[in-house]
Amino acid sequence: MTKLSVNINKIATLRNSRGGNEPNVVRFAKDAQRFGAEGITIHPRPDERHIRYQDAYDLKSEVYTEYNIEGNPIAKFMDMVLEIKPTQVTLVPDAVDAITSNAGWDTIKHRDFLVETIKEFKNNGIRTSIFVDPVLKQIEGAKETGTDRIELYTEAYAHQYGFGNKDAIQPYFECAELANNLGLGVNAGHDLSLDNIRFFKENIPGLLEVSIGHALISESLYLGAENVIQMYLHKLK
Ligand SMILES: CC(=O)[C@@H](O)[C@H](O)COP(=O)(O)O
Ligand SMILES: NCC(=O)COP(=O)(O)O
Repeated sequence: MTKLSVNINKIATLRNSRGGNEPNVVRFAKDAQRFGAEGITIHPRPDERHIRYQDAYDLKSEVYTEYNIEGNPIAKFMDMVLEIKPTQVTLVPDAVDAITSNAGWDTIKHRDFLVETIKEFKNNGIRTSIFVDPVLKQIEGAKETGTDRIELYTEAYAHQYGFGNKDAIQPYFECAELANNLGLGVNAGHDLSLDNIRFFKENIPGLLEVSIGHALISESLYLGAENVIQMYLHKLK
Protein backbone atom coordinates (compact mmCIF):
# COMPACT_ATOMS: atom_id res chain seq x y z
CA MET A 1 0.00 0.00 0.00
CA THR A 2 1.25 3.47 -0.89
CA LYS A 3 0.26 6.25 1.50
CA LEU A 4 -0.62 9.69 0.24
CA SER A 5 0.94 12.48 2.30
CA VAL A 6 -0.33 15.91 1.34
CA ASN A 7 2.31 18.67 1.40
CA ILE A 8 0.63 21.88 2.54
CA ASN A 9 3.48 24.33 1.91
CA LYS A 10 1.52 26.00 -0.87
CA ILE A 11 -1.41 26.75 1.44
CA ALA A 12 1.02 28.72 3.58
CA THR A 13 2.43 30.47 0.50
CA LEU A 14 -1.05 31.75 -0.32
CA ARG A 15 -1.71 32.77 3.27
CA ASN A 16 1.57 34.64 3.52
CA SER A 17 0.89 36.58 0.33
CA ARG A 18 -1.72 38.69 2.19
CA GLY A 19 -0.76 38.41 5.82
CA GLY A 20 -3.57 37.24 8.11
CA ASN A 21 -4.54 33.61 8.46
CA GLU A 22 -6.42 32.66 5.29
CA PRO A 23 -6.21 30.09 3.96
CA ASN A 24 -5.63 28.44 7.30
CA VAL A 25 -3.03 25.67 7.18
CA VAL A 26 -4.38 23.81 10.21
CA ARG A 27 -7.89 23.81 8.77
CA PHE A 28 -6.58 22.59 5.43
CA ALA A 29 -4.59 19.81 7.11
CA LYS A 30 -7.70 18.71 9.02
CA ASP A 31 -9.80 18.78 5.86
CA ALA A 32 -7.17 16.93 3.83
CA GLN A 33 -7.17 14.13 6.42
CA ARG A 34 -10.97 14.08 6.47
CA PHE A 35 -10.91 13.74 2.67
CA GLY A 36 -8.65 10.69 2.98
CA ALA A 37 -5.04 11.92 3.09
CA GLU A 38 -2.94 9.42 5.00
CA GLY A 39 -0.31 11.92 6.03
CA ILE A 40 0.55 15.60 6.14
CA THR A 41 3.93 16.86 4.97
CA ILE A 42 5.49 20.23 5.61
CA HIS A 43 8.87 21.53 4.52
CA PRO A 44 9.75 24.64 6.54
CA ARG A 45 12.60 26.60 5.02
CA PRO A 46 15.00 28.84 6.95
CA ASP A 47 13.40 32.01 5.52
CA GLU A 48 9.91 30.72 6.50
CA ARG A 49 8.54 31.97 3.20
CA HIS A 50 5.76 29.41 3.29
CA ILE A 51 5.35 27.03 6.23
CA ARG A 52 6.61 28.71 9.38
CA TYR A 53 8.15 27.00 12.37
CA GLN A 54 5.09 28.06 14.39
CA ASP A 55 2.86 26.21 11.90
CA ALA A 56 4.83 23.05 12.57
CA TYR A 57 3.95 23.35 16.28
CA ASP A 58 0.32 24.30 15.59
CA LEU A 59 -0.13 21.22 13.40
CA LYS A 60 1.25 18.80 15.96
CA SER A 61 -2.02 18.16 17.79
CA GLU A 62 -4.13 18.22 14.60
CA VAL A 63 -2.25 15.70 12.47
CA TYR A 64 -3.58 12.30 13.50
CA THR A 65 -2.34 10.56 10.37
CA GLU A 66 1.40 10.50 9.60
CA TYR A 67 3.16 13.76 10.27
CA ASN A 68 6.21 14.18 8.01
CA ILE A 69 8.53 17.16 8.44
CA GLU A 70 11.09 17.73 5.71
CA GLY A 71 14.11 19.98 5.69
CA ASN A 72 17.81 20.55 5.94
CA PRO A 73 18.93 19.52 9.44
CA ILE A 74 20.39 22.82 10.54
CA ALA A 75 20.36 23.35 14.33
CA LYS A 76 17.05 25.24 14.42
CA PHE A 77 15.34 22.56 12.33
CA MET A 78 16.71 19.75 14.46
CA ASP A 79 15.59 21.37 17.70
CA MET A 80 12.10 21.86 16.33
CA VAL A 81 11.74 18.30 15.03
CA LEU A 82 13.11 16.82 18.25
CA GLU A 83 10.55 18.82 20.23
CA ILE A 84 7.56 18.00 18.01
CA LYS A 85 8.48 14.36 17.45
CA PRO A 86 6.60 13.82 14.18
CA THR A 87 6.10 10.35 12.71
CA GLN A 88 8.88 10.92 10.22
CA VAL A 89 11.61 13.41 9.46
CA THR A 90 12.86 13.62 5.87
CA LEU A 91 16.31 15.13 5.52
CA VAL A 92 16.79 17.25 2.41
CA PRO A 93 20.14 18.91 1.56
CA ASP A 94 18.72 22.22 0.36
CA ALA A 95 20.80 25.35 0.10
CA VAL A 96 19.39 28.16 2.25
CA ASP A 97 18.29 30.10 -0.83
CA ALA A 98 16.93 27.16 -2.88
CA ILE A 99 13.63 28.01 -4.59
CA THR A 100 12.62 24.40 -4.16
CA SER A 101 14.46 21.15 -3.57
CA ASN A 102 16.82 20.49 -6.44
CA ALA A 103 19.07 17.58 -5.45
CA GLY A 104 19.36 14.57 -3.20
CA TRP A 105 22.06 13.89 -0.63
CA ASP A 106 25.50 12.75 -1.57
CA THR A 107 25.22 9.89 0.90
CA ILE A 108 28.87 8.94 0.47
CA LYS A 109 30.40 12.38 1.00
CA HIS A 110 28.06 13.24 3.89
CA ARG A 111 28.00 9.79 5.45
CA ASP A 112 29.35 10.75 8.88
CA PHE A 113 27.05 13.75 9.20
CA LEU A 114 24.03 11.70 8.18
CA VAL A 115 24.93 8.84 10.54
CA GLU A 116 25.11 11.22 13.51
CA THR A 117 21.97 13.16 12.58
CA ILE A 118 19.90 10.08 11.89
CA LYS A 119 21.01 8.46 15.13
CA GLU A 120 19.77 11.48 17.07
CA PHE A 121 16.33 11.37 15.47
CA LYS A 122 15.99 7.61 15.80
CA ASN A 123 17.03 7.74 19.47
CA ASN A 124 14.04 10.05 19.90
CA GLY A 125 11.65 7.61 18.27
CA ILE A 126 11.34 9.51 14.98
CA ARG A 127 11.40 7.52 11.75
CA THR A 128 13.96 8.86 9.29
CA SER A 129 14.01 9.23 5.54
CA ILE A 130 16.63 10.88 3.34
CA PHE A 131 16.03 12.55 -0.01
CA VAL A 132 18.15 10.93 -2.74
CA ASP A 133 18.64 11.01 -6.47
CA PRO A 134 17.86 7.73 -8.26
CA VAL A 135 21.48 6.59 -8.36
CA LEU A 136 22.38 3.09 -7.18
CA LYS A 137 25.55 4.05 -5.32
CA GLN A 138 23.58 6.71 -3.42
CA ILE A 139 21.12 4.04 -2.29
CA GLU A 140 24.01 1.87 -1.10
CA GLY A 141 25.37 4.93 0.69
CA ALA A 142 21.95 5.56 2.24
CA LYS A 143 21.97 2.09 3.74
CA GLU A 144 25.25 2.93 5.49
CA THR A 145 23.69 5.97 7.20
CA GLY A 146 21.26 3.87 9.24
CA THR A 147 18.18 5.61 7.81
CA ASP A 148 14.85 3.78 7.87
CA ARG A 149 13.76 5.01 4.48
CA ILE A 150 14.80 6.92 1.39
CA GLU A 151 12.71 9.44 -0.51
CA LEU A 152 13.39 9.19 -4.24
CA TYR A 153 13.64 12.65 -5.80
CA THR A 154 11.15 12.38 -8.66
CA GLU A 155 11.62 15.68 -10.49
CA ALA A 156 13.52 14.06 -13.39
CA TYR A 157 10.89 11.34 -13.77
CA ALA A 158 8.04 13.86 -13.73
CA HIS A 159 9.75 16.09 -16.26
CA GLN A 160 10.55 13.28 -18.69
CA TYR A 161 7.14 11.64 -18.28
CA GLY A 162 5.63 14.96 -19.33
CA PHE A 163 7.54 14.62 -22.61
CA GLY A 164 6.26 11.07 -23.06
CA ASN A 165 9.56 9.47 -22.07
CA LYS A 166 8.42 6.53 -19.97
CA ASP A 167 11.94 5.07 -19.87
CA ALA A 168 12.67 7.71 -17.24
CA ILE A 169 11.15 5.30 -14.73
CA GLN A 170 14.02 2.81 -15.12
CA PRO A 171 16.56 4.28 -12.63
CA TYR A 172 13.74 4.66 -10.08
CA PHE A 173 12.72 1.04 -10.53
CA GLU A 174 16.31 -0.14 -10.10
CA CYS A 175 16.89 2.02 -7.03
CA ALA A 176 13.63 0.93 -5.41
CA GLU A 177 14.48 -2.71 -6.03
CA LEU A 178 17.92 -2.23 -4.48
CA ALA A 179 16.45 -0.37 -1.52
CA ASN A 180 13.93 -3.17 -0.96
CA ASN A 181 16.74 -5.73 -1.04
CA LEU A 182 18.77 -3.68 1.44
CA GLY A 183 15.80 -3.37 3.80
CA LEU A 184 15.27 0.35 3.22
CA GLY A 185 11.71 1.67 2.95
CA VAL A 186 10.93 3.64 -0.20
CA ASN A 187 9.13 6.99 -0.31
CA ALA A 188 9.03 9.36 -3.27
CA GLY A 189 8.22 12.94 -4.05
CA HIS A 190 8.66 16.12 -6.04
CA ASP A 191 6.52 17.14 -8.99
CA LEU A 192 4.32 14.07 -8.77
CA SER A 193 0.86 14.81 -10.14
CA LEU A 194 -2.44 13.28 -11.19
CA ASP A 195 -0.92 12.79 -14.65
CA ASN A 196 2.21 10.91 -13.66
CA ILE A 197 1.41 9.19 -10.36
CA ARG A 198 -0.25 6.01 -11.58
CA PHE A 199 2.60 5.00 -13.90
CA PHE A 200 5.08 5.71 -11.10
CA LYS A 201 3.13 3.65 -8.56
CA GLU A 202 2.68 0.76 -11.00
CA ASN A 203 6.40 0.53 -11.70
CA ILE A 204 8.00 1.10 -8.31
CA PRO A 205 8.15 -1.99 -6.09
CA GLY A 206 7.39 -1.46 -2.41
CA LEU A 207 6.48 2.21 -2.69
CA LEU A 208 5.41 3.09 0.86
CA GLU A 209 4.56 6.78 0.63
CA VAL A 210 4.36 9.69 -1.78
CA SER A 211 4.34 13.30 -0.63
CA ILE A 212 2.66 15.64 -3.07
CA GLY A 213 2.16 19.37 -2.78
CA HIS A 214 2.56 21.72 -5.71
CA ALA A 215 0.51 19.77 -8.24
CA LEU A 216 -2.09 18.58 -5.74
CA ILE A 217 -2.84 22.09 -4.52
CA SER A 218 -2.88 23.43 -8.09
CA GLU A 219 -5.24 20.66 -9.22
CA SER A 220 -7.44 21.40 -6.22
CA LEU A 221 -8.04 24.93 -7.52
CA TYR A 222 -9.74 23.43 -10.55
CA LEU A 223 -11.31 20.29 -9.15
CA GLY A 224 -11.61 20.82 -5.39
CA ALA A 225 -9.38 19.32 -2.72
CA GLU A 226 -11.75 16.51 -1.77
CA ASN A 227 -12.06 15.32 -5.37
CA VAL A 228 -8.36 15.58 -5.99
CA ILE A 229 -7.36 13.66 -2.87
CA GLN A 230 -9.86 10.94 -3.76
CA MET A 231 -8.44 10.81 -7.29
CA TYR A 232 -4.91 10.32 -5.94
CA LEU A 233 -6.08 7.61 -3.56
CA HIS A 234 -7.74 5.82 -6.46
CA LYS A 235 -4.60 6.01 -8.59
CA LEU A 236 -2.47 4.77 -5.70
CA LYS A 237 -4.58 1.64 -5.07
C1 LIG B 1 11.72 17.52 -0.75
C2 LIG B 1 10.75 17.99 -1.73
O1 LIG B 1 10.83 17.69 -2.89
C3 LIG B 1 9.63 18.84 -1.30
O2 LIG B 1 9.57 18.98 0.07
C4 LIG B 1 9.65 20.13 -1.95
O3 LIG B 1 10.96 20.62 -1.90
C5 LIG B 1 8.68 21.11 -1.35
O4 LIG B 1 9.30 22.29 -1.02
P1 LIG B 1 8.74 23.68 -1.58
O5 LIG B 1 7.29 23.72 -1.27
O6 LIG B 1 9.53 24.71 -0.85
O7 LIG B 1 8.99 23.69 -3.05
N1 LIG C 1 8.68 15.50 -0.64
C1 LIG C 1 8.05 16.06 -1.76
C2 LIG C 1 6.92 16.92 -1.34
O1 LIG C 1 6.61 16.99 -0.18
C3 LIG C 1 6.13 17.66 -2.32
O2 LIG C 1 6.84 18.10 -3.43
P1 LIG C 1 5.98 18.85 -4.57
O3 LIG C 1 4.80 17.95 -4.91
O4 LIG C 1 5.53 20.16 -3.99
O5 LIG C 1 6.92 18.99 -5.73
